[in-house]
Amino acid sequence: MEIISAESPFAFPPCAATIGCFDGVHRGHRYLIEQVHREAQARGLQSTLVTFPVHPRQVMQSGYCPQWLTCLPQKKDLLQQEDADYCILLPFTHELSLLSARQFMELLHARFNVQALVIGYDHRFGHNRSEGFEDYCCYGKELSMEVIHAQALEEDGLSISSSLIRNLLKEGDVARANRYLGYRYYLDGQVVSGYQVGRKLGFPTANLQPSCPDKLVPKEGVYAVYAYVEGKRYAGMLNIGSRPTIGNGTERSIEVHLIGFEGNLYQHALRVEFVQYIREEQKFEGIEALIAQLNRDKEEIARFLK
Ligand SMILES: Cc1cc2nc3c(=O)[nH]c(=O)nc-3n(C[C@H](O)[C@H](O)[C@H](O)COP(=O)(O)O)c2cc1C
Ligand SMILES: Nc1ncnc2c1ncn2[C@@H]1O[C@H](COP(=O)(O)OP(=O)(O)O)[C@@H](O)[C@H]1O
Repeated sequence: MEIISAESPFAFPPCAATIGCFDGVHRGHRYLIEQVHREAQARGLQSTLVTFPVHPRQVMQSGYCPQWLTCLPQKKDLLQQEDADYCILLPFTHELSLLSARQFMELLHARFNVQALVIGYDHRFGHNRSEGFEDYCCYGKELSMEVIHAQALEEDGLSISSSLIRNLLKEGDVARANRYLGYRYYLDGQVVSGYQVGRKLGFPTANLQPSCPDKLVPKEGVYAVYAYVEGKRYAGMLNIGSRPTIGNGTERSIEVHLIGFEGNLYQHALRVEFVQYIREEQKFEGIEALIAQLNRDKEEIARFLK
């Protein structure tokens, strides 16, 4: 797949396209992308995804505090693995937000050579998102653009969606979120120094500073994770919380003990992939009780990790 900025002078070949934010690039998105690719091939067209580098809500609502499943570099990485020919990055501007659905379809037709538009099962676009699929079909006829309704991917009686996955992560249910994502939810970042208490507990922890501040951090608590350092994978025990037993304030930290690792990780790039929620963070009577619990956690966590 080729990722192209909408401002590029590239002459787009005739295509079948879909529009979306694709936050998380979950299995529902991938199912939609497959449909676009199939419809494109059936018509001798290229397949194209039109997405916004900055989420429309961030442009429309000032002060909006996002909690994304993917930031742009991660979204690009995930989209790149899909079977589509082009991904167009279209900056969502105030002017764009004022276009009616018809005007937006005209723009897709004129600028990106969209001959067939595949509409996600619940997708709405255009000023105030006030129109629906029937309206898009009417405008399509006027513009000689075929409009195709895509099927939703359902599981457990629910349509897989970014907001469903966000809610699961906020509840700590990373295992179910992973099932809907089709990969393990992850955080990327750098290892920064902490209070240097971990090593005294026998569990040194790498404190992760996420590289994408707008990315959703799952519910506070203890998790079984995989941690990646310089391409090598380690089983990890991770805590998100304020470490009440040590009493170093209320600031939230994300810290992981890499089982079987010895050495220095400061300033290293680190990825953690969430596998299973284990328990809530607790305030223990003292350090000995915390260490005893960490040893029990290690045993339990090992059951979830190969
Ligand atoms: C798997 C895991 C579980 C933890 N659970 C708790 C907990 O329940 N309560 C708590 O106060 N601290 C908990 N901690 C945090 C330790 O107190 C923490 O590792 C210690 O404060 C070291 O911090 P430092 O890296 O800044 O030195 C946990 C840490 C890990 C790695
Ligand atoms: N198995 C390990 N897991 C995580 N970090 C480790 C491990 N072994 C050594 N380290 C190193 O020790 C540091 C953590 O020690 P710790 O006493 O918790 O200090 P800090 O409070 O600065 O995180 C990590 O940042 C890393 O450089």
